Amino acid sequence: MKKGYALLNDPFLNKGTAFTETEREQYGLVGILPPTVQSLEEQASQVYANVEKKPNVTEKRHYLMNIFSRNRTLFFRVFKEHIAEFMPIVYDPGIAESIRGYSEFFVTPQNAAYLSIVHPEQMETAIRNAAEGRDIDLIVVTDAEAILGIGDWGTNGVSISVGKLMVYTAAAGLDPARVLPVVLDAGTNRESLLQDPLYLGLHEKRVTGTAYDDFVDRFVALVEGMFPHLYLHFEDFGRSHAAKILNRYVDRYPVFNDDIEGTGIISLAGILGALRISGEALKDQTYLCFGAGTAGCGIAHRIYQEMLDQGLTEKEARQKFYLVDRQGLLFEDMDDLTPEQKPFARKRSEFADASHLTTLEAAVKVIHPTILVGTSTQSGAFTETIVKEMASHTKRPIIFPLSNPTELAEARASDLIAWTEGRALVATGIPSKPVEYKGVTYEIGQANNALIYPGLGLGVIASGAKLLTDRMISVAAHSIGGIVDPTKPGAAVLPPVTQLDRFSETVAAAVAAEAKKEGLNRNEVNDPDACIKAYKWEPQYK
Ligand SMILES: NC(=O)c1ccc[n+]([C@@H]2O[C@H](COP(=O)([O-])OP(=O)(O)OC[C@H]3O[C@@H](n4cnc5c(N)ncnc54)[C@H](O)[C@@H]3O)[C@@H](O)[C@H]2O)c1
Ligand SMILES: O=C(O)C[C@H](O)C(=O)O
Ligand SMILES: [Mn+2]
Repeated sequence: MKKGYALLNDPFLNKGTAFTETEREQYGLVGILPPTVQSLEEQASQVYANVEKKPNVTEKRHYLMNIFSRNRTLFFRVFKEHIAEFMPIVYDPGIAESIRGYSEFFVTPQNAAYLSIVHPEQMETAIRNAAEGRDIDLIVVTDAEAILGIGDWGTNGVSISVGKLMVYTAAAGLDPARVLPVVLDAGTNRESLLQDPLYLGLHEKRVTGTAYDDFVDRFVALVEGMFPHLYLHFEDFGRSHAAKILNRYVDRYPVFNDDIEGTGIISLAGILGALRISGEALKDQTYLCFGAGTAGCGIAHRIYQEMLDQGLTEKEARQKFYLVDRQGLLFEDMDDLTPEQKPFARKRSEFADASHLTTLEAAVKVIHPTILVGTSTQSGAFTETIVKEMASHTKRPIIFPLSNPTELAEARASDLIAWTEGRALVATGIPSKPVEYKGVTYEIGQANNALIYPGLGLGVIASGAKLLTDRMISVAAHSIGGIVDPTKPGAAVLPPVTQLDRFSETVAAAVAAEAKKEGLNRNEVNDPDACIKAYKWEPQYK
């Protein structure tokens, strides 16, 4: 048992001023804390009041991360209570700025593991040091090549691993002492970091090819060996690695790629919610993906699977999809398509003049999409002209500008509602305020994978699922339907973040039940709800 300053400096055990007089005597704390003993409730309301006084997101985040680094229980007590208010501060979009300034403002490593491609022999030691004897159920790992839409940030990207894990705990009650944030430092191609003497990562260009694959392989084999029930979450890998890595391990271990699968699930859930409002069927939709990278293709794949589940043949389903990327509409004769784009690429012969379909605007004019999803990192790409053109061919256009952070979104919710006179069914990647338009209040759902990965992870971990299967992913997407009342004018297509805590349990129970159905559970799942509730960690002092 730790004592004295070692105890105060352990964020998983520290209670600060809440150590009782008996505990202070027992653990060598007499005289090294101010004399008044506070309750967790008193500490939490003090923290909240202080956050409210801070003038901007940067200072709020800085203050909260300080609490996080000192005392996890207190941090999560406050975060959980104010989840909708704090998400944009500690997570996206607030996290983007702190990733850019990570090296410059570095104070503490926040219990993360930093793994370097030039020292593979240190990998095991690094993980052991970071875990400090704790059993780990969940790792979020990034190589930071494609952080949100802001690109390659090398070691600075460790904050996304820390941030995603914070949401797991606040939303789904994953025990913060049983998680480990990891960054794989394989170099960076961002010239400004390479030139920056303050940059704390490897000052080398990214390593690729076999050396990179071996580095990832070594990492996965190592952590799977060290933590036998581990659920491994991959975050913000680059377009050329994300799907490849997922495919390499998906049939062997319970692994998850958030940008592909998490975004796929939440977008499907949003589209199902939108169709519940419009009363239309998925099989009648025409889907246009703008920005066919990791997330864009992940979403298209999920919607495609749903169409198959609803009875369309592969050929029928494929006919519903169009992908637009940098080249314009993607055609099968292009030699630079990714493996994920290929199944959805079209034939030029389908169009009278395919050669001019090189922009989103030209594609929308010819294709008449009913669903438009943006994962392009192109700020403002859904222009008034494009949106009005789309809306002139469909009653309830479904439009999801999903790029993060705020400044990269393809459109603002308020513009989409106004340009379509309230007809658009909108969800955004970042939180959006409700939109007032002609006497109706339009609630805007947040199609961010943070609304789904915590519940999904809780379901996998609590059931001890050996794998994360396509069916488990599908039930997760379906489980959050029915929370929103589609008959209410201006209803959102997704449930609000204020209820994240509650619907994460719903998602988790559905996933655990499916794991059992497939015979993949290693823990008992007799009653899925009870199994989930029993697993959850609550922010209380022990
Ligand atoms: N809301 C969410 O939950 C969520 C989840 C994942 C990703 N995202 C966002 O989606 C965006 C993309 O992320 P990603 O991981 O898929 O990145 P990515 O690099 O894999 O994909 C981006 C794609 O956009 C394409 N693109 C770039 N410029 C373009 C242009 N001018 N016209 C058309 N296409 C263009 C790229 O070629 C690439 O294929 C980011 O902003 C990210 O924040 C949101
Ligand atoms: O992190 C987010 O906000 C969502 C997503 O994973 C992203 O990469 O943008
Ligand atoms: Mn991401």
